[in-house]
Amino acid sequence: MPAAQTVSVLLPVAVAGTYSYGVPAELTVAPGDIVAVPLGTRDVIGVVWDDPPDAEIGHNRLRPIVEKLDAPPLLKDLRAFVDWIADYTLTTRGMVLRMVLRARGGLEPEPPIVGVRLAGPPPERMTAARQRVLSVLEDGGAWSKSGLAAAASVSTGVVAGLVEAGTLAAVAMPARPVAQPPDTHHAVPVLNTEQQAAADALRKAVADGGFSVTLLDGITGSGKTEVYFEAVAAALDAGRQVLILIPEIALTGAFLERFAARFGTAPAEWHSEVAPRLRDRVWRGVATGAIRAVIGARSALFLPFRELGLIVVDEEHDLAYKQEDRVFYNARDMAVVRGKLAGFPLVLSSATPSIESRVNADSGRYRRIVLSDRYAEAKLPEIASIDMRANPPERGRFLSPPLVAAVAETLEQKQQALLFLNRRGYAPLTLCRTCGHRFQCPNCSTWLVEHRFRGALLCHHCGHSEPRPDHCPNCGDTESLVAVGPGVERLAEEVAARFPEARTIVMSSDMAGGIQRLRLDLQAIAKGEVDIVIGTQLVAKGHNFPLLTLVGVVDGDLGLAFGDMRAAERTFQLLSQVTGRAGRAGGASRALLQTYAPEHPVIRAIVSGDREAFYTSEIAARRAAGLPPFGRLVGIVISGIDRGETQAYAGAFRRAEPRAESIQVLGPAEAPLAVIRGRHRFRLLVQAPRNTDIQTFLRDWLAAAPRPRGNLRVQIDIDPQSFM
Ligand SMILES: Nc1ncnc2c1ncn2[C@@H]1O[C@H](COP(=O)(O)OP(=O)(O)OP(=O)(O)O)[C@@H](O)[C@H]1O
Ligand SMILES: [Zn+2]
Repeated sequence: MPAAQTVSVLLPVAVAGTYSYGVPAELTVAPGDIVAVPLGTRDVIGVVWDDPPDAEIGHNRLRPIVEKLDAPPLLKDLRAFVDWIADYTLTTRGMVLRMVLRARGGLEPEPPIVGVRLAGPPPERMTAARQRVLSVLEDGGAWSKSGLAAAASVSTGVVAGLVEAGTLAAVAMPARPVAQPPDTHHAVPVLNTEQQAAADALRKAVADGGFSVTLLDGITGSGKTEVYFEAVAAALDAGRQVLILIPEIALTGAFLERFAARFGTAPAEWHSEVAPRLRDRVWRGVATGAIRAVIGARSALFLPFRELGLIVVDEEHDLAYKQEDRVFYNARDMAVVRGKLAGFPLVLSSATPSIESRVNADSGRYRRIVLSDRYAEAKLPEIASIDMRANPPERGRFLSPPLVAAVAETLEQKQQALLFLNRRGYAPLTLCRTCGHRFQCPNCSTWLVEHRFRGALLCHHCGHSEPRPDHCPNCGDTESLVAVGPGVERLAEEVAARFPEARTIVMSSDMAGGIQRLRLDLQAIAKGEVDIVIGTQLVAKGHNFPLLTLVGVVDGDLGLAFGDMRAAERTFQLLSQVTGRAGRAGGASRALLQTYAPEHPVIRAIVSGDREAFYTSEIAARRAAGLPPFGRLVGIVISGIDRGETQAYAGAFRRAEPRAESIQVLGPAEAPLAVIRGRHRFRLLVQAPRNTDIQTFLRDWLAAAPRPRGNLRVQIDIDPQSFM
């Protein structure tokens, strides 16, 4: 008997290595093929990988591949991407592969849809319902049973009855494509001079081919979307697929419409709210090449594109690109890696680029294209701060007199106002006036946030929920509980009291109704069916609200309170984005920032509009401190159920640190969020020069450290965004 072929297979389980399997004589497999293999007592789906198979295993002990799935193979650049990310983030390759294989149903060809069409004489017994079905079918076409029933306003039983009577026959129908191919000539925009130059440069990057990164740095409302659509068109015309990443799925609705306006059809969508069956179809369509353009959240980066030729990362600075769950990665950075491995260009678009991208542009690693004007007649809003020390709101209220006056004026002029407060719920803290008791999460070291619409106290970290109490559980006093501080719901109460006639809407990610409701609400705002929008960061970014002429930032200092290395950058970005929602359709507009620290450099940069000054000073500060991107940071969180045990392990872990002169390790220290979901947390921070091979250092460390036993966990976060 000829020696059977042996291959290595990567499985979507938390294991770094591959497994070796025998290939049955009747099968031929190559790297990238998706296969079912036995693992223990069950069969699992895996992918034939590039590693050499294990030569040690004798053929008699080798278990054979069960089956090769009828799915397009994962291409070499995607396999290399999986390996790269696992290596960089110190996660197992299996866990990264799991993100690729997330659409189980997409691995199998779609079952054909069974429809019906006219095939025989009319039934002997004719009814009005049957007659309606027959008249729908008069054109001779095939219909799905449910579609036909709906069109004829009958139950599906009526359709089934006609099949039984021989009047209708079942036929296989081709599945409707998930997305039509975009038409790049559908509605070519007329660009202004600056936009045209930018679009030409992007088109050239696509035409030149190969890896490149262009930072499209344009102020809010400058038309970045219109401009990068030209890069999209160029890539599509070159026969390549395109991926556009967006940070916030609340933005998809408006985005799909804009894409459709430019290309005649909406792109395929990929994010957590897409129904599982549709996800399967998108996955497969991307793999076969039937789908040419995808808009998606960060996980779309792991789709098995067949001929990807461009990734656009919209709002590239956004924190939402960082995944902090299982595999810790930043989708913007990993998009660049994917482009590099496969050799295609990227566009990073933002009105407030991340310090990292800006430094890369300044150093020449990235190209930078600047759009310095708003499109057409639109001008940036006038921005001013309101010193809250001089203009305090009334007791128990949060809007200062100047902001209230500005809202009133805006309403009088029949224009729209946005009040921005980045806090969900009613109040961030509830306490008892009698005994001082504060409501804390039983699982986390956080205060419970009151959500009055829902009548509950919620933990924003673990989801713990309890009904809003009517008395203090500590001293038993009734009528003694007070809400401390504002959330958007409380602000809505104040607005309703002050402007009872105004049509007001609260927008935050936790409102009932999910993405559909959000899309409708956003449309209503754009159409002017709302006078005052009260919202969290959900409404701060990316949206086009033509009637909006006033933005009030209720707490301009909120982001600065965190005090971590990115607080200034993040606050600058968020405040620039939210003030940038005003005045997008021309006419005078303004933004008012309530602050207790009007002299703070970030607030000053926003008010003066001097973004260059902000970047210059922030970059200088990072450079001086050796912080990213001039140095490297790694966060390590050690967690466990028992505090003492966790702390002891964290100490032992630290003592195993390998010697490395240039690398500095801080901690372990109790994390600012000391307990989450019942797990005690200790943090270490690794700081190293930029050119350090930090992965090797960490791997050596992990190998030398005692193994975390029981419920202890070591979580490594390369390039951390959060220091909580
Ligand atoms: N060349 C153009 N022709 C017609 N409309 C344009 C053009 N350029 C921009 N616009 C319009 O101007 C508005 C702002 O453009 P866009 O949303 O692309 O800006 P942006 O730079 O992405 O802003 P932000 O960073 O705030 O999201 C949109 O309504 C867009 O349709
Ligand atoms: Zn909690």
